[in-house]
Amino acid sequence: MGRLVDGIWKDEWYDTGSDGKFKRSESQFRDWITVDGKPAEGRERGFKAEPGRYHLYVSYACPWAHRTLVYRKLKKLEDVISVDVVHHFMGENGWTFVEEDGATGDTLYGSEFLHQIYTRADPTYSGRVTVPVLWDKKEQTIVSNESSEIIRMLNSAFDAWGDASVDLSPAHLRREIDAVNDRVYPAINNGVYRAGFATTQGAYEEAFDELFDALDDMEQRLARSRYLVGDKTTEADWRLFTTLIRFDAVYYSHFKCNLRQIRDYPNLSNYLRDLYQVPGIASTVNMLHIKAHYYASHETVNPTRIVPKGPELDFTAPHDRNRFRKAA
Ligand SMILES: N[C@@H](CCC(=O)N[C@@H](CS)C(=O)NCC(=O)O)C(=O)O
Repeated sequence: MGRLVDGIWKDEWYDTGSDGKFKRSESQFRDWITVDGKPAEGRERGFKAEPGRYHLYVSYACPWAHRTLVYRKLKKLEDVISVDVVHHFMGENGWTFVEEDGATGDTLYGSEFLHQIYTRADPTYSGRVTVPVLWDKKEQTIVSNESSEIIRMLNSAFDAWGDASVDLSPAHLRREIDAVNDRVYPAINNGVYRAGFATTQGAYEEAFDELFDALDDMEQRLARSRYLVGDKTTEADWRLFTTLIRFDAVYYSHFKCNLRQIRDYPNLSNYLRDLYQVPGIASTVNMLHIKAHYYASHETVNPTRIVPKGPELDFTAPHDRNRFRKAA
């Protein structure tokens, strides 16, 4: 675990500061792929959507990278955007391209470490080296390392080649999707990290309380409708999904989010199975990478690096979400 400083790799753990709170850094590559290739508003560099031009570097372990795999699958972009998967262990060199357990290596450049992809884009980059990375093979640079923006690009920019009938953030629902995301991101998606990486009791408890308040809200929301917004899955669902699927196996114990497991919530647990059973989604979930990554990589949280064997989870079991009226 570390970061780049002026293009040089430094091995260091997150600094939580005197308040013990984990603060996620802002992603730095924030360009957009657009249909016409014109830069997005306020940006200088433009990137045109083209089949075969772009590449994703992801980890199966990472909930943010997982969003991009879900979109690539649902939008049928597998032949349009290629993918490499990093190794699940993130140690002193950060993410690596060791080829094991289904990690692909760097098929573009044969790099050893993900930080070499960042310095290939910017030799003087300073900051964290995170997944996902959306890479432009033509300009040999990073378009974006911000998953929330990458998924919005995948939702619409490649519709000439992907499945244009799938729209996961329709304009008429955008405001409500954003409102749900604004609740889910700080309290749940990032909330589990805020609990798990806290270094004071107070910071941990604050994150813990906010997390379970927000899960209670989602549980109630899902008592009224099959999905979080509207009558089809949307971005709001898939952003919650990648945290829920990791919760009982990892966040409950490793990050001490142990008031309840997802399987204790009738609506959330059925909803989670419903989403998991959407065709193609199961292939984006890799529990080996998820468990091995968190328990083995976060030495300050789990110094023995022992990966627990349990729990038994069966996301293929039947769910009751068909009780809501189907979308027309
Ligand atoms: N805001 C980023 C966050 C990505 C992120 O933090 N990824 C984690 C893995 S789950 C990572 O690569 N961390 C490495 C590090 O912080 O050094 C996004 O959503 O794309």
